[in-house]
Amino acid sequence: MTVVAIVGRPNVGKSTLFNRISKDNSALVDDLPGVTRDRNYARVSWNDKPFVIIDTAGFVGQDTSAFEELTREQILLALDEADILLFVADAKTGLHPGDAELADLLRRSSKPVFYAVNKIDGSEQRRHAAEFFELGLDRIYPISAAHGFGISELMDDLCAAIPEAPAQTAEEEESGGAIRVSILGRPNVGKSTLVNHLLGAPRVIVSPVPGTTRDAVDSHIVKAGQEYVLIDTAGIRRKGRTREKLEKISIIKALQSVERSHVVVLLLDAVEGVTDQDLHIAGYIKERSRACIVGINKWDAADKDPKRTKRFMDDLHDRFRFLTYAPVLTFSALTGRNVARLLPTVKEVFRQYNQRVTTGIVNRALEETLARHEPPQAGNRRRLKFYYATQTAVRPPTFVLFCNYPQAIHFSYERYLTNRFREAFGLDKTPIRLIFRPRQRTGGTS
Ligand SMILES: Nc1nc2c(ncn2[C@@H]2O[C@H](COP(=O)(O)OP(=O)(O)OP(=O)(O)O)[C@@H](O)[C@H]2O)c(=O)[nH]1
Ligand SMILES: Nc1nc2c(ncn2[C@@H]2O[C@H](COP(=O)(O)OP(=O)(O)OP(=O)(O)O)[C@@H](O)[C@H]2O)c(=O)[nH]1
Repeated sequence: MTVVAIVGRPNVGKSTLFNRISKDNSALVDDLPGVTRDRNYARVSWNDKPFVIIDTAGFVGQDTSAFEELTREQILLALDEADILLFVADAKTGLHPGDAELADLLRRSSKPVFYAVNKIDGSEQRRHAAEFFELGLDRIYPISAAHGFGISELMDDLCAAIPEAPAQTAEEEESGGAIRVSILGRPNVGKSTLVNHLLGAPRVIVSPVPGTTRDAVDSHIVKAGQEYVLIDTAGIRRKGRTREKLEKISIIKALQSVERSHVVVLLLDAVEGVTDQDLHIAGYIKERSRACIVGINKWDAADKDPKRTKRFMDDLHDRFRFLTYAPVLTFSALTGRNVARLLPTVKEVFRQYNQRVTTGIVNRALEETLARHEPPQAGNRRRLKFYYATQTAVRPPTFVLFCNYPQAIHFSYERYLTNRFREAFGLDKTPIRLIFRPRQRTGGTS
C-alpha cells in the first residue's frame, strides 16, 4: 500500500488538506461504524488508486515551542517511511526560512515530492505564491485546502505517481495456502522474542534496547501441516532514536503490515497495559476487516493478584470493545509458556475468516433473526422489510442483505443482525461485514 505523507511547518493547513482528501473520498473508510474518526491517517482512493494518507502533524504533537526540532524529525520520519511526500506551505505568511529548510531536505530524497502552496483564496495570496518559486522548484501547486481550489490538479498528478495494480493479488497467489500473519506492537513489547520462539531459533536479534531489529523480512514456518508467513518479522522499529519517537514512527509500518496480513497478532505488554497507539492500530485492523488476536505478552512478569488481573482484563475488554471478535491470549514469549496456543488460534481464526455459508442457511438464519426481534419502523413510518440475503465474499465473510430501505437501518439493529449471524454461523472469531442493498427488481415485468 502506497503511503502519502503530508509534511510542512505548523499551521500551514496540513490537517485541513488531510481532511479534504480523506473526506472527499470517504467511500472506502466510511462503511464501518464505530471506528474512531479522530486520527491522522486514512485509507482513501483517488482516481481508483488506493493509498494511505498521513498527516504527520499528528506524530509530533502540538508543542510549537520546539517546532523546528519537531518538524525536522517529522520530515525525516516521513522520508524514511512514506512513499510519496506532499509538502505544504502557507501563502498567507509567505515564504518562511523553515520552508526552505524543509524543501532542502526533501530535494535530497529519491522519493516523489509534490509541493503545494496553501491558502490561495484571493489575489493577494496568489502574489505570495509566486515567492515560492525562489525555492527552485519545477512545479508548485497553488491550492486552497479550505475551499477546494487546486486540489484535483494536485491529486491527479500525485496519483499518477502511485504504481498501478496493487501487489496484493500477486502476493496472495504467491503465498498459496499460507496464512499471512503479522505481529504488531510497540517497541519492547516482545515481538522479536515471540518470533524467535515461533521460528525455533534466534534469527532475529533480541535486545532490551528498543529498536535493535532492522530490515523488513518475512519468515516462513510450517506447523502441524499449515504454512504461515510471518510478515515483516524484523518488526517496526528504527535504530538510534528515543523510545518516544519510535512509538510515533511505528504506526506507518504497522499500517503497511496490516494491509499485507490475513491475521494480525496485536501484542500488548501485561505490565504496561494498553496504550493509545495500540488502540490506533486496533482501529485500523477493524477498519480493514482483518482477523485479529490480542496477545498479552510478559504474563510471567504480570502481577498475579486476582483482583488486578480482573481489572486488567476488564479494562482491556472495555477499550477493545469495537474488536470483540479478537480472541485474547496470555503467554510469555520469554519462557515459552502458553505460546503454543498462538498458531492453532491463528489457524482457527483464519478458518472462520474464510468460511462460506450457503444461501439456504443464510436465509433461514435471517428469517429466525427477524422473527425474534422485528426490525424497527423506518423513518418514513413504513415498515422495514428484508427480502433475502446471501454471502458474497470471504476474508472477511461478507453478506449482502436486500431490503426496502437500506438507509433507514439503525446502527443498533445492524449490530443485532451482525451478532445473530455470528452466532448462527459460528463466526465468533472473525470480522464479518453486512451490506444493505435496496431490493433489485429482476426481469422487467410487473
Ligand atoms: N484562508 C485559508 N485558511 C486555511 C486554509 N487551509 C487551512 N487554513 C487555516 O489554517 C489554519 C491551520 O490549519 P491546520 O490544517 O490546522 O494546519 P496544520 O498544518 O495541520 O497545523 P499543525 O497541526 O499546527 O501543524 C486553520 O485556521 C485553518 O482553518 C485555506 O485554504 N485558506
Ligand atoms: N518478562 C518477560 N520479558 C520479556 C518477554 N518477552 C520479551 N521480554 C523482554 O522484553 C525485552 C524486549 O523484547 P524484544 O523481543 O526485543 O521486543 P520487541 O518488541 O521486538 O522490541 P523492539 O525491538 O524495541 O521493537 C527483552 O528484554 C525481552 O527479553 C516475556 O514474555 N516476559
